[in-house]
Amino acid sequence: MPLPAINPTKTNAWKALEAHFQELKDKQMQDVFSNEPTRAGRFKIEWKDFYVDYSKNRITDKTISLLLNLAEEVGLKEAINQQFSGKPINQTEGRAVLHTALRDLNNLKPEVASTLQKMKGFSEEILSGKHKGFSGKPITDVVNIGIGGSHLGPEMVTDALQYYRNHLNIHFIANIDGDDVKEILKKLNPETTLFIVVSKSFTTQETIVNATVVRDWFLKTTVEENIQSHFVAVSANIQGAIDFGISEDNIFPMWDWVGGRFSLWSSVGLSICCAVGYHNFEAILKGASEMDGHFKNEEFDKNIPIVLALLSIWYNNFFKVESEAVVAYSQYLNKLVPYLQQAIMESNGKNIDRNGDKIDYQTGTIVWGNVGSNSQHAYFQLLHQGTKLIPTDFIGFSKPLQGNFKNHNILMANYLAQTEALWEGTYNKEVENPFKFFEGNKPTNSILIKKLTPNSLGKLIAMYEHKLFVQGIIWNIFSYDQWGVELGKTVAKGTLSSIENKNASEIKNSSTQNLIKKLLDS
Ligand SMILES: O=P(O)(O)OC[C@H]1O[C@H](O)[C@H](O)[C@@H](O)[C@@H]1O
Repeated sequence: MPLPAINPTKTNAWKALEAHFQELKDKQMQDVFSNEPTRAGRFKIEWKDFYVDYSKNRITDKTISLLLNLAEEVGLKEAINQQFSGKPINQTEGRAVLHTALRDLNNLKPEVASTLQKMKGFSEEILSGKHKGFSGKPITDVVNIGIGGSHLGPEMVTDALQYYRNHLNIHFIANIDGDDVKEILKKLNPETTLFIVVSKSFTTQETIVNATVVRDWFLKTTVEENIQSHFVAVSANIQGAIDFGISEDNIFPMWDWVGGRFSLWSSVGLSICCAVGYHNFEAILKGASEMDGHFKNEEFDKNIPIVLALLSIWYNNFFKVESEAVVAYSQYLNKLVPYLQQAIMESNGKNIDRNGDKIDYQTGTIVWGNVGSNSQHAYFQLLHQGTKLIPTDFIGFSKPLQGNFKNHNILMANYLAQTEALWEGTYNKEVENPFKFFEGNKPTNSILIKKLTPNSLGKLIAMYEHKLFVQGIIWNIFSYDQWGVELGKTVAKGTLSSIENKNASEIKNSSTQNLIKKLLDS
């Protein structure tokens, strides 16, 4: 059975939301906290080590109940069931979407279980020093060569879990920018470096070229046979990896039912296993799996990813906001936003609905942000006094990892103060001049987590995965394909040929042609 394909704007709930929006759109809502003593208690979800306060939003009980009606009317429950049961809901590619099966630890598919065992065994040998480089020395550095989903997840997680890291140095080669490749190679000793070539398709130009450059660099010091102790691959295209010269034993499989941007839970997480040890990798999986259970089984109104998705729909489609910010008050999470940008924008940046028709409402939020408190000293001016409405997720942790409460108290004081300042503004206060006026009424969600652990990180990532899925279902789009990245790749074949042949006239477009001339001239 295909996914339900209902135009959300034709539902009764949507029409009711439009009317309801007229009541709220110009309303200053600061008074709600004094008028509704139970508000903060009503608009919050407490689940395990997560506390999500969404009371500082431009909503009433009616808003939430209409949004919940919308979720019902578009068939969200059915869609969730279809996803978890492995139906081919990635219809445009004819694939199931089962990244959740990679972390269903009590019920693993045999191929997933055996791959996890292989990752465990391999990472333990690297960490213990049993696996030696060609000159007999243990591995000191691990380099993940991959891009997009084969890069962003592992890099974000290894950074986020810096506190749990071991002695290995982890590096990432993603960009085709040769200067970057060179800078990374400068830091490495071929005798003690392990390269993990990560590509689901094993055809991605950047990854294959970079892996070839790295292999050539490696072979300047040693002979071909030694590739086997220094190069492993992660791919769904086993033959492609073998053709590259990696032996079958050194290939960690993944499957077509794992989308690239949802693949850190698969053998794409091998660099994570090396960085923090397999036991911590399993803890990430377990945390994500707990979030899966919450998402699948909890009532919609107490379901964190669903409520966050509905709030986002409210702002996107009724207030017509264009972007959302995510600000984590933890330096460890400094790579979270780039990771979320791929997950969310590659999934939901679509303008054709599930019936194949052009869409005439907004989809696909633009996600941006950085860590707090740094962000306060950069772009928060625009959040407070700019002309745009930017709903923001504030992520914070109750406990610091290194025991520095003096700093942590200040960090969290800022985390709390900002959502309050954004909401309250200078409402009902005397302001001496117009430049010091703050309109307030700015929506935020506060996601307060006990502590940054592998488990809570797994939950947090899975929370955003499910949120984007819910939004895709409501928007009636296919979230799990990414045809939009293909055109640029095709056009680049032409521009590369023109550059290599030093012949700008191969290109039709005169702007591009002139640019190529200029490039070739200099
Ligand atoms: O893992 P790979 O097959 O090399 O793909 C790497 C990336 O490239 C593609 O262009 C897609 O846009 C991404 O979703 C994917 O993660």
